Amino acid sequence: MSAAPTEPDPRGAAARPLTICVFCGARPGRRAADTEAARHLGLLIGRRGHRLLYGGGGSGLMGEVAWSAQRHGAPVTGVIPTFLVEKERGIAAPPQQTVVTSTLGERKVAFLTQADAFVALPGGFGTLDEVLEVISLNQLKVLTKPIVLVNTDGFWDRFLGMAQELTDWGFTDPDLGSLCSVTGTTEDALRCVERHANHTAGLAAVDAERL
Ligand SMILES: C/C(=C\CNc1ncnc2c1ncn2[C@@H]1O[C@H](COP(=O)(O)O)[C@@H](O)[C@H]1O)CO
Repeated sequence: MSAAPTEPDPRGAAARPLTICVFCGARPGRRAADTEAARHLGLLIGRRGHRLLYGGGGSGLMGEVAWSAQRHGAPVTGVIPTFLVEKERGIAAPPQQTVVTSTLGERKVAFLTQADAFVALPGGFGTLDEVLEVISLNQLKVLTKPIVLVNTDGFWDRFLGMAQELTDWGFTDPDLGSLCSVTGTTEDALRCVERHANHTAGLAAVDAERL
């Protein structure tokens, strides 16, 4: 993830609007801090002039991020497979550009190709799957895009412990930090992706033929 630096924006913001793909629970979870983080992430995406790319639904933390981003002025693009449209019926999602895909695989390809960066909040297996997809593709260099885990209430600590175990067992290199970043707050997560975008202008990439 190292690249020639470009002139940083004096406000610390990205020099251009970014498409930020957010992964998080389709359920709300039990902790108020997660809902807060989801709303605040949406607010920052909107206020800082970025676009939200996400799973297209109105449920859970996903819905919180999307409603908040939309209310704070972000263009919102939801990518949702046909079979989940049925599940989401009756759960209001914010006004958005909706892309309906035939399969989950097609949805992932849309996320991977359209996003400039990924931010993950707490979630379930779907969230873990999406996070691992990005990390493992970054490892293979099929993808060179930043992913930031927002460690609300230490949610990702056990995941990071598992990553350390993989290294200890000799199955991964010890530098998870080059594949993924971890922050304590949504502000730091946004700063992290914006800094990365400024320093790697035009270099974030995906080898779409290898997905
Ligand atoms: C929970 C309900 C419907 C599920 N609807 C979904 N709509 C859109 N996208 C979804 C849905 N469920 C999962 N996803 C994707 O996976 C991630 C969240 O999964 P998790 O297991 O909750 O972590 C999310 O980022 C989506 O991309 C209403 O009954």
